[in-house]
Amino acid sequence: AIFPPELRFAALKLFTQIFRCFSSYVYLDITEIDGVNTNELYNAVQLYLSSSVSISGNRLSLTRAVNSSAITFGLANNDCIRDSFNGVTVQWEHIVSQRQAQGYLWRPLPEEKRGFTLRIKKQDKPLILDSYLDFVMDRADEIRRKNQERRLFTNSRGGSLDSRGNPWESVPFKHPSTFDTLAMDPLRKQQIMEDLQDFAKGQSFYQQTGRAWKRGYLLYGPPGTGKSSMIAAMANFLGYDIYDLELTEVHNNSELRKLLMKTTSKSIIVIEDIDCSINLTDRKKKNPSSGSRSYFDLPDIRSGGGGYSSISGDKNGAGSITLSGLLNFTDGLWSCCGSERIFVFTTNHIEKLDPALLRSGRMDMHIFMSYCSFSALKILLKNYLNYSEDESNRTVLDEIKEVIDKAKTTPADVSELLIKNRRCKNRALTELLETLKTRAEKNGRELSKKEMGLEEEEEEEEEEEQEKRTLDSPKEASEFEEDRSKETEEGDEKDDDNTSRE
Ligand SMILES: Nc1ncnc2c1ncn2[C@@H]1O[C@H](COP(=O)(O)OP(=O)(O)OP(=O)(O)O)[C@@H](O)[C@H]1O
Ligand SMILES: [Mg+2]
Repeated sequence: AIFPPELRFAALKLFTQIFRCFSSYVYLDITEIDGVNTNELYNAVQLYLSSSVSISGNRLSLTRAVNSSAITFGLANNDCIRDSFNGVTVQWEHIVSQRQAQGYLWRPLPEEKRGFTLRIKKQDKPLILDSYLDFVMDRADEIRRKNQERRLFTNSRGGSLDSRGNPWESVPFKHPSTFDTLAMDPLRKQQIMEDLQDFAKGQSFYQQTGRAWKRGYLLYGPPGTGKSSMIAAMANFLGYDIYDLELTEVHNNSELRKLLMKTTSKSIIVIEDIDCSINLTDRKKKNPSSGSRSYFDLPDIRSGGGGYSSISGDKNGAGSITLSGLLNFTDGLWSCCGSERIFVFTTNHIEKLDPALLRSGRMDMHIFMSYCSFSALKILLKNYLNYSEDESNRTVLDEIKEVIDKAKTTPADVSELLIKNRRCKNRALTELLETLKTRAEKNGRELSKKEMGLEEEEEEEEEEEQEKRTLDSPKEASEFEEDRSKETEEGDEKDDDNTSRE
């Protein structure tokens, strides 16, 4: 006999209900669409099952989302899978059925009705309801972040909004830097990683202490010591998005606040070269002949009044970001609209920063990125040359160890040299030693000159530049050119910047 599908469906339903009444199990249904709302739990369960359960079902469906970097497994229709949690075994079943004819709805529902049924023993019900489902949600969140490509946001459009009113535009974030590739003191690195981990896990701690769930890092040190690489490593380590805030594109404090409000949680908000950014914005208002160039010399910036409004009636409205606006951004009430955020500022000149920015509690951790040390060099050698310590050229290595601190060479310079010679380990090492020796000697000479009060700096500098051009690879040389042209564009202000960098 042929039953109409509705009848068959109803009979099946009745049957399962009777069956369930007599069993010692409890069944929890999680349907995909509940009323008209999408059920978040359904998606979470799907994701969760996709990764963590030992794949024991005999039929699985595979998916790979657009932009995702991983394939995920899923339960095929009407299939079961087992999972265990704290010693309790549960069973998930994915149920797909045709939806019965629907009346008019303002939003049409999909034809298939999908849902998960969780079968648990009656005595396990409290455990499951209390913690297992939360656990599933958390895991799903984690997986979602891992699979999804992370993004790098920037506000480079000078304050204009896109079609959806978002001031940030984004590209996929693909920087390969990780804490493994980062050359720095291993102990310090460990500290930073632990700090980040504690932060990411610290929701309840922050709640309990009444602090906003955010953390600030200040990275400082000479150019080419890995500050930007560190930020990328942080993002890769935690799986956070990055918001690269271009302060020079922000016109005033309220715009800054709007930008902040449009950032999501689990993100790193970066302001690079903080000493320069504010500087540039305020440039137009300054008397070019005045020797002082630091932004906090402007009286209006430090006025406690909150520093609202454009200070000067600048025609294009530029130049009205103030220090207090920035501090409100990181610290004020607005900074906690959203949670789990990390602020990172970088600078080449920590001594130029306003003490207000440095006081404790504002930037939780000051990280000095220094010149390449011996322990950092070992990391670079391992990564670039696949070098292991027990190889033959101990003596060269020992000599390098002697001079490396005096040579004051950045990891960027060292890695350029290693790349150039990566076909031949021995040549790389000897050349590295030569370079380090010359630099160490030069630094030594300069030091003694300074001590004797001799000042022949100009000549010295020219020599240095010459040397740099010949030493460095073509790529760096061209970057250097670029720098020069930028400087001329930006006027005389950056000039002494440059000399102090040398
Ligand atoms: N500590 C490091 N470990 C590994 N690589 C490094 C390190 N420092 C620099 N490098 C290499 O040098 C390049 C430049 O480094 P990076 O951009 O991170 O320097 P920075 O400190 O941000 O410089 P700036 O102050 O000019 O912005 C990177 O591409 C990286 O390959
Ligand atoms: Mg940088």
